[in-house]
Amino acid sequence: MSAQHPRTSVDDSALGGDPTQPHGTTPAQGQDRASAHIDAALEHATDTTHAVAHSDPNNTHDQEVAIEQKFVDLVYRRLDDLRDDAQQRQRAGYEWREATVPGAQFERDVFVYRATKRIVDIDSQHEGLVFGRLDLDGGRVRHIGRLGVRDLEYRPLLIDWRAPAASPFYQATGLDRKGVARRRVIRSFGQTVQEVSDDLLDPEAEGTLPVIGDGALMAALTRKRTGRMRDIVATIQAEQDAAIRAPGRGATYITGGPGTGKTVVALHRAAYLLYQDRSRYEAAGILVCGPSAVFMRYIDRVLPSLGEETAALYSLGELYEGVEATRQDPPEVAELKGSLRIRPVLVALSRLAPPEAPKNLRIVYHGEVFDLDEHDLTEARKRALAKENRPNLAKTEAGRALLVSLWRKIKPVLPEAEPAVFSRDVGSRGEFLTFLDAWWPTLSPEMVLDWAADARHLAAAAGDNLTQRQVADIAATFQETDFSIQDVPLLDELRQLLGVKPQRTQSRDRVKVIDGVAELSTAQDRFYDAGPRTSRDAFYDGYAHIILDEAQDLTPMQWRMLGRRGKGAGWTIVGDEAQSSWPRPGEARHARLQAVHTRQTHEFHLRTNYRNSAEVFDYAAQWVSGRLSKVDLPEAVRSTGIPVREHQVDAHELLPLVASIVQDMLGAVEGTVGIIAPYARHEELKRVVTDERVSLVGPLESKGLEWDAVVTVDLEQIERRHGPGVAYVVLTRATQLLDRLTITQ
Ligand SMILES: Nc1ncnc2c1ncn2[C@@H]1O[C@H](COP(=O)(O)OP(=O)(O)OP(=O)(O)O)[C@@H](O)[C@H]1O
Repeated sequence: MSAQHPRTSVDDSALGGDPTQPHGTTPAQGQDRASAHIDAALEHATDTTHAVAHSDPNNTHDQEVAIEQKFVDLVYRRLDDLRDDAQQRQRAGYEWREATVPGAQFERDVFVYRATKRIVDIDSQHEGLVFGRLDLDGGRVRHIGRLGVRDLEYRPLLIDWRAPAASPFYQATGLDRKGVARRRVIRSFGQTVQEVSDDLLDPEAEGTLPVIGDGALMAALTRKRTGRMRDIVATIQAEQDAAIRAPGRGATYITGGPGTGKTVVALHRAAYLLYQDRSRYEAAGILVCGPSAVFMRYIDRVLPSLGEETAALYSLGELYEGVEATRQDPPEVAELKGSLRIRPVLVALSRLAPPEAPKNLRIVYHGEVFDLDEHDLTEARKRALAKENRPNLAKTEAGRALLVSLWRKIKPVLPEAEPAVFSRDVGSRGEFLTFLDAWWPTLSPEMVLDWAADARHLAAAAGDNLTQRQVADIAATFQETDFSIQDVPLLDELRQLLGVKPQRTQSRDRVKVIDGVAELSTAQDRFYDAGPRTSRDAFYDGYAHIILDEAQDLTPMQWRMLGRRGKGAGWTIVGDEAQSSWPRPGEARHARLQAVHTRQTHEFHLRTNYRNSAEVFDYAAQWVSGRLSKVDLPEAVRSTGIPVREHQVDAHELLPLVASIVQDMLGAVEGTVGIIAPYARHEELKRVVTDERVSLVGPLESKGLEWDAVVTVDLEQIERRHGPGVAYVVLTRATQLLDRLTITQ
């Protein structure tokens, strides 16, 4: 059947034509015509045996669900045909055996790649495919979904949520209806419609259109949390939609207090940009960067659930290939490593002689012995670096500088010696080359930071830039066996300073043999094996767009690291100053402006807190208002009637109390429970984590995350150690229940 209609019908255009289906004008005919859209589509479906029940203003919820179910069934049948079609094309591609020369192989691969992508798109969007419906003035109906789907006649059956025609679904309000009489959210499980929820925007349509349900947004917000962020495609709010659809070029700033949807909006924006200019954003890439590995795991299903697999997701601790840092340095060291003050220290470190470099060069020439001592070698090193300041690119200069130093000693003793002959003779000697290798080895950023674990070596580089105490504190952190999150920008900076060649592996193409036919690249592998987080390596620096979450915490050194990856990129920068853990915003602002090379800016401010109950957020708001000025306090839209509980506890009774609160919480909420405590208490509190719904995190890792119920332990200590911004983060993680434990001794 599908072979008869090979035209593509999973719609990836921005939908230029009129996507609506007219269905009459008079109120009495209105219901028939609402269904006519479905009937018309059914006529074009491969199976037209289902009759469509007519909508009536007096219809019950179940009758309306049945109407939507018919439409949903129709779309899935159409999708099945399209999938069969794509599968046939994929098979045909693989069987194209005459493709033995590279050009034909490439063509075949593109063919297979496209067919495979179509299948992946269809499969990934199967769940809850149709989620919205608009009844427009004049009786036209539009259905909105995760994909665009066209019928056999190439008419739109389902509109992709990112297409301009879907925009009124998100933007229409009672005051500015944009031609929408009723907005309906359709909630499904698998392919089965479970409920509909209506929003009547045109009061005059009340007599003609049934209005069912209690508001999809509230239902979405009260759903249990699972530890993985979900997409919000069915309930995006107007102010969020505006930010999602902002132009991709320039810098888009999205601000707003806790729980206003900044993260989820940023992720939908990535999906929107990919839809809107797929060739540009897929070719050059989109980077999504967040504060921690825990956070990246929390959000990493959102883009695939929206059908987008190609964005690269990295936490700040992973932006150096081969390193996956999760450890935080103590705040005082983190501040030093994050500040631009560390940069001259890194420059000096990159130029110091390696600790194990030989300190003396001895050469016998024409029977005479000539020595270069430590001072001579230091001078030679300086001269070499004056010519080429990246040591790994300066080895030739280094050899030359040594020969010059030797010549200066030889010339007075052997006046008849010829410089050209001397250079040729000595410069090619094995002993000289062996010395050069030991004195001027190829350096890696990792080696340089390892050497800095020796406070004397670090002090030699630090000069007046750091105090003795600061040198000791920093050197101590380099003695750890792994790198910290704060070390990653230092490694990256050293990569530039040393002249380490960037590795530019864009994707992991492998040659695979399928049925005896070698492929140039493997579409199957790209889509099924390579996860979104591995599609581009950590050094890749040609992104077309960078989305940065929790930007208020970025240190100047981290801004420099990101700036290197997005020289020509558009930016989406998401954050809330009040939640900051970085103590010097002025310096970070300057570094941001240097990193984000654009004058074009778009600004969006989100005002509604969708996460916390009003009780939890009011408590947090009151706490922070006494401590920080100019806090951006959003309005929490949901109330539980359950106030925050405060407990005072002796240190030795902490464990049993936390255990009993967690047990209560597990009974009270369906979803997750979080314990947020200072790192020093983790060893003890680990014993409470016996259920997979419970997790224990430090204050910094809690950034961006949420749980249905949260226990905060020793907020006072968190505030002292990390500042009020981080303590405010901790207080705003709970969707329903919050217990605060203060330790009395
Ligand atoms: N329009 C929406 N529909 C349904 N849920 C939403 C909507 N907007 C936000 N949410 C939910 O609200 C919660 C908070 O969203 P998100 O984490 O993106 O906020 P945030 O502004 O980044 O928070 P924070 O700055 O505190 O980390 C999430 O559970 C998110 O799914």
